[in-house]
Amino acid sequence: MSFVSPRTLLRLRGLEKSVPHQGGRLWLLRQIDLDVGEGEFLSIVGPSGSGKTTLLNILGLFDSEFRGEYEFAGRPVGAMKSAQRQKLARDFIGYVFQQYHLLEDLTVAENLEVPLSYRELPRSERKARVADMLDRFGIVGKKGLYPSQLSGGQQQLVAVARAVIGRPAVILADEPTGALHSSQGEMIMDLFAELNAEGITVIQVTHNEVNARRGHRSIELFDGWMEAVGAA
Ligand SMILES: Nc1ncnc2c1ncn2[C@@H]1O[C@H](COP(=O)(O)OP(=O)(O)OP(=O)(O)O)[C@@H](O)[C@H]1O
Repeated sequence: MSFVSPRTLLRLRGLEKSVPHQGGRLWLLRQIDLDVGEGEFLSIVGPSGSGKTTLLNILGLFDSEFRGEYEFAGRPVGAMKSAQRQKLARDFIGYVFQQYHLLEDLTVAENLEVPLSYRELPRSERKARVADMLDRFGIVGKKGLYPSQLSGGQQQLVAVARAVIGRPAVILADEPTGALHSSQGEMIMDLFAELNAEGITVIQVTHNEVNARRGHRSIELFDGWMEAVGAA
């Protein structure tokens, strides 16, 4: 399905990333030009070690050590101070990892509340949003359980709920179904499609061709170069 967005949410121009290596530089990303539209669902594919996670970490504002231009909603990221970047990430980005990354000593409900603790929301509003998420994701019965008491699929559901509870503009997901059985993976992909249909921009890294095709478009990385762009 092709996609035309009225507005660019993420814009990269000549983005490059290198790290010191054996007295020289090792290039992880080379001259990446990319526009991601508001409401788009983009898949990033490519072989192991091609730079997918490196790119996602830059897009997610975790990594600011790059050259070139990155604009997030029209704001140049390179010029920002670390606190500004963190605030932008907290306000606009939800991140989903392959290995869930839930806090093991917090219950499901407490994990969901973590992103809201950064907001100035009344306690009643926080509780209401957690209750909504538990309901929407069908995990009300799990709210008092700890992550270790859940299946992988259930943990990833909680991780996606945690990523969207702050109502982010964009979800970044790094191999979100990599650790799941196929039916659980499909459920997570259905959820991304549903959230995308509601207007959330989704960017996923995936090795799975079927999952990649759930996006509007795929970009492919090889040794840090963006070699192909195509409709999914
Ligand atoms: N800080 C670093 N120092 C040195 N090399 C690094 C660093 N970070 C990443 N790399 C290397 O950069 C390359 C790209 O890594 P990256 O994790 O982005 O790949 P990937 O495409 O996500 O791979 P995979 O599909 O296996 O997760 C790899 O060869 C990795 O070893």
